[in-house]
Amino acid sequence: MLPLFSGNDQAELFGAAVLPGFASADAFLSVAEERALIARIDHTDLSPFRFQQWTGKRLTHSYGWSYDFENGRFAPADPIPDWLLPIKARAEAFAGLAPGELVQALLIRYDPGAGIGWHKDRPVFEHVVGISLGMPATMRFRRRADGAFKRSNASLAPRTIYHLSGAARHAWEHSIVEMAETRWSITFRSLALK
Ligand SMILES: O=C(O)CCC(=O)C(=O)O
Ligand SMILES: [Fe+2]
Repeated sequence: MLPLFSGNDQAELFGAAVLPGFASADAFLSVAEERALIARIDHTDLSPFRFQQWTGKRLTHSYGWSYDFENGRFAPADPIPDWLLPIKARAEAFAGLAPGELVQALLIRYDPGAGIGWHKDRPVFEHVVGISLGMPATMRFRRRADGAFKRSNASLAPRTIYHLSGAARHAWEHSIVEMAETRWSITFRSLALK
């Protein structure tokens, strides 16, 4: 696993914008693991993301707690399945969290043309640790400052893991640009209140 960037290192390595609280590493999964996880997600009963009258192209399934960043629903959900537990343990280690801290998992399939709009994750959650599968994606970040938006982008190559905490988690909004081919993600979250 190659550490790609974390905090100020990103600017030094790539000359890109810095986002405090964003850390990522590529090659978190092997190609075989990626393929197996995609098959698991595709065999899960995914539901179209819905908001009022609008049905998105994004398909999701929540474990641990149900999560919906737009309608604010927060409720217990089915337990995180066994096949996700080793990945969750590795995600906790990557993020420097204690075993068991990540209590929520969200599977998403973004079919062609699907993305996710500007948002911050629900405040009931604290740490967000995501794994990107399939099509390379750009996670965009923005934060209002002095009447304008400051912006930053992070490239998510397939098999990359990322961690949102601190400012990247609480002060910046994020979104994912619509992609031409399918992308899958697995995001794990800890609870803000223990
Ligand atoms: O697909 C991703 O990597 C991010 C998804 C996301 O931002 C969310 O579900 O809150
Ligand atoms: Fe999010």
